[in-house]
Amino acid sequence: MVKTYRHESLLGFFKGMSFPIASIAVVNSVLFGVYSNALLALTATSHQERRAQPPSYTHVFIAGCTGGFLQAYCLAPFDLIKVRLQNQTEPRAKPGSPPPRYRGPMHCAASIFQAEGPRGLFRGAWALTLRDTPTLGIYFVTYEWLCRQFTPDGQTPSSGTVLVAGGFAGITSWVAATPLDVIKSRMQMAGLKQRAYGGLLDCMVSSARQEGLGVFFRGLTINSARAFPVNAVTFLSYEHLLLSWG
Ligand SMILES: CN(C)C(=N)NCCC[C@H](N)C(=O)O
Repeated sequence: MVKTYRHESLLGFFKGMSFPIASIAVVNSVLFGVYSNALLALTATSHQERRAQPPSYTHVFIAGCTGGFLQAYCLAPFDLIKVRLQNQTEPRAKPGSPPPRYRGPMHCAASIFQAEGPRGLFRGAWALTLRDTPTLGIYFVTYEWLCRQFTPDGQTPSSGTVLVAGGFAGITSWVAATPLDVIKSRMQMAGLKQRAYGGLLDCMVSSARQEGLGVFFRGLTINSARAFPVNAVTFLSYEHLLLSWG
């Protein structure tokens, strides 16, 4: 934090923010929409009926994995641009200093498209899919399990329970996702700041060889600290929207 502040001022902390904000509504709609509909198809019960007849954890896991798989493809281009912009750590422009490689998210998207075509925008998408498919299954199972522990049978969980269960679901899923998150980000930067890799496995093996197994847990603390409030609010909004519109 101190280094980022010294090097890039407060603005450094907000780098690459516009694209995640623009994309979060779309990505979360796909995730929660696919999850709800997959659960509906698997259990043939509506959200309200599910309080009296809770779905099995296997069904929750399969529905979560399906949502995770599909959201990964919507997220891939936005996530690539975010990672590229966040890794551009040149200090604030001084007169005479070379211009940054990317001038903003649209310029970043256009440069990748020009250099590599549409496929370039999906660089790292395979690692992102591997990260999100199982971890979103874990996410929804943790949420359901915690809600059921603290809610009497047949009742709707309180807002407090939803906040705590959502927060811990976020932390649990990020703990499981961090190793592949590290690899995904390296694949997205491959050939720029990172060396080019022969593939996902090569990236994993050479990262572990050069930096030790600890490399797979880089960013775990900050990911978890972020995950609690973000996912507490996400689940509270989801439950409230389903109650008022469902
Ligand atoms: C890759 N993982 C662990 C997840 N996508 N987990 C679910 C949380 C999603 C939420 N938008 C967030 O960014 O925390």
